[in-house]
Amino acid sequence: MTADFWAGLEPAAREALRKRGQSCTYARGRELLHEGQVPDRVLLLRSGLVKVSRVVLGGREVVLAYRGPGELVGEQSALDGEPRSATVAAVEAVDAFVFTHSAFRGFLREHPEAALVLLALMSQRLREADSRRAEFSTLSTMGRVASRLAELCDRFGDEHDGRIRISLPITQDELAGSTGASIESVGRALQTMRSLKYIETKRREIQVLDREALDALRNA
Ligand SMILES: Nc1ncnc2c1ncn2[C@@H]1O[C@@H]2COP(=O)(O)O[C@H]2[C@H]1O
Repeated sequence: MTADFWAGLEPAAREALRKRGQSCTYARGRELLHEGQVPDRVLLLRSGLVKVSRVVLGGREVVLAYRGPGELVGEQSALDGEPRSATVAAVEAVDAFVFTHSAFRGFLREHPEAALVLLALMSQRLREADSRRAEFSTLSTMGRVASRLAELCDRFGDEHDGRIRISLPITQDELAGSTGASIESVGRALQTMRSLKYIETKRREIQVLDREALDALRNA
């Protein structure tokens, strides 16, 4: 699901926000924000895609989300003043508006309707986190992998000749990191899905051949 802050703003609010920011570009692979760092800015993505992740005990990367055009990153620290909750890195070249905390907070004070948009997005994220927590305690690894692939299809899928190509260069490690399962068990789940002809995989590419089968697995 996208959390498009920009789309939720009225034209006047967009203009007011744009005036407070500076344009910035980030090459693919570059970190925009780093977990634990003392925060100083908020970014509104204009184009490109970023990966939001955390490093957990044992050094493993857990992917929390992907964010794209119209979405904010760094807003949590601007709201609560705490260090960065996650690392945000460019999966592809990114164009963004960058705001200081005081500029962003000043904007929210002057545009309460924008603050409501942000609250709605934070509420949506809480719902997603709750769903994932429930999923982690009820679904098998196969169900969780199917659920994540179905989400990726909905957000990044390009449909062609009855198959859906997920246009996101995701590795098996990253997929495992977003399901809370080990790389080995995610590898086994993918192998089973391949042999059932639900999916086809290449290096950093997944194609879904049977989208309905994924839904059946996630609801099993
Ligand atoms: N679960 C999540 N889903 C989407 N974005 C997130 C999630 N957790 C953290 N982020 C983003 O990653 C940013 C890291 O810096 P902040 O904590 O300032 O703000 C955070 C959010 O913008």
